[in-house]
Amino acid sequence: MKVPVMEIFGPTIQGEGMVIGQKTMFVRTGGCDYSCSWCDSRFTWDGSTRSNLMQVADIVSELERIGGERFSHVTISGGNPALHKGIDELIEICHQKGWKVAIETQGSIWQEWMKKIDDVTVSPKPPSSKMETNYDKLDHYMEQLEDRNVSLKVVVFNDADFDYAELIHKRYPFVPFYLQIGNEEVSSTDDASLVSSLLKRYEWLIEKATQSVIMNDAKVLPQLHTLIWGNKRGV
Ligand SMILES: C[S@@+](CC[C@H](N)C(=O)[O-])C[C@H]1O[C@@H](n2cnc3c(N)ncnc32)[C@H](O)[C@@H]1O
Ligand SMILES: Nc1nc2[nH]cc(C(=O)O)c2c(=O)[nH]1
Ligand code: SF4
Ligand SMILES: [Mg+2]
Repeated sequence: MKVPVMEIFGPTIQGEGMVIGQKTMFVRTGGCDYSCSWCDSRFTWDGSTRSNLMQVADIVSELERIGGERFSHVTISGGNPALHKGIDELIEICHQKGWKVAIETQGSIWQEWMKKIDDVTVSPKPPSSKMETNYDKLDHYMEQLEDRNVSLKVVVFNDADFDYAELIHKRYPFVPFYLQIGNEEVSSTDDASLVSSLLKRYEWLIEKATQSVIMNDAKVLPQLHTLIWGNKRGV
């Protein structure tokens, strides 16, 4: 089957969430059913960049061509990778090769192949994104992925987002929960000023989490790759 691909890159480190620091390759698919106001990957859905409709076998060849034998973990992100049926075959081949597979999705579209993923990150969107959470769909996700290696990650830009994050964590109390700082300057090329404002926001979010009883078992993270490479694409 074919999958629309925006970019394949790595090895790099996973900069976010449940396996932060993990050495991994990335496959970024095209298209999204959301359009978050602050999306740092707009080029996957805003029409500015064309995707490459690739056979799964060719995606795997490309991973091996650029990664050689220097990886054993593949992260599928987007856009929303859950739009694409062909991911099922990609997971199968990755597993045959002995690679683990992670996914980043917002939890709006269910696919049965989601159950085969080794690390699932579901990232529902807070009010600042201007997107509306469909709780029926999110409940279905969490029910289906019960007993699997799943986590929730909410990006926080302001107090209303933090309240939303508390609501999500309370709704699914047994799912490992991650708070992530929001990057407000996704087109900045001034790395020094970007990093300094991101670190200030990180301190702010840590302070919010330490004051919240609901967040007693939450993990508070920055986007590590942004601290290292700024807004550079393909890292
Ligand atoms: C680009 S999205 C792709 C996967 C999927 N569409 C999703 O949103 O989960 C990957 C991750 O980046 C996060 N993200 C996007 N823009 C961001 C920003 N400006 N600051 C911080 N995190 C951001 C998303 O919330 C998501 O967790
Ligand atoms: N290093 C690195 N880590 C990431 N974690 C999530 C990413 C994404 O865009 O989905 C991402 C990314 O683009 N790069
Ligand atoms: S759901 Fe993810 S890829 Fe889609 S617009 Fe939001 S952050 Fe961007
Ligand atoms: Mg990203």
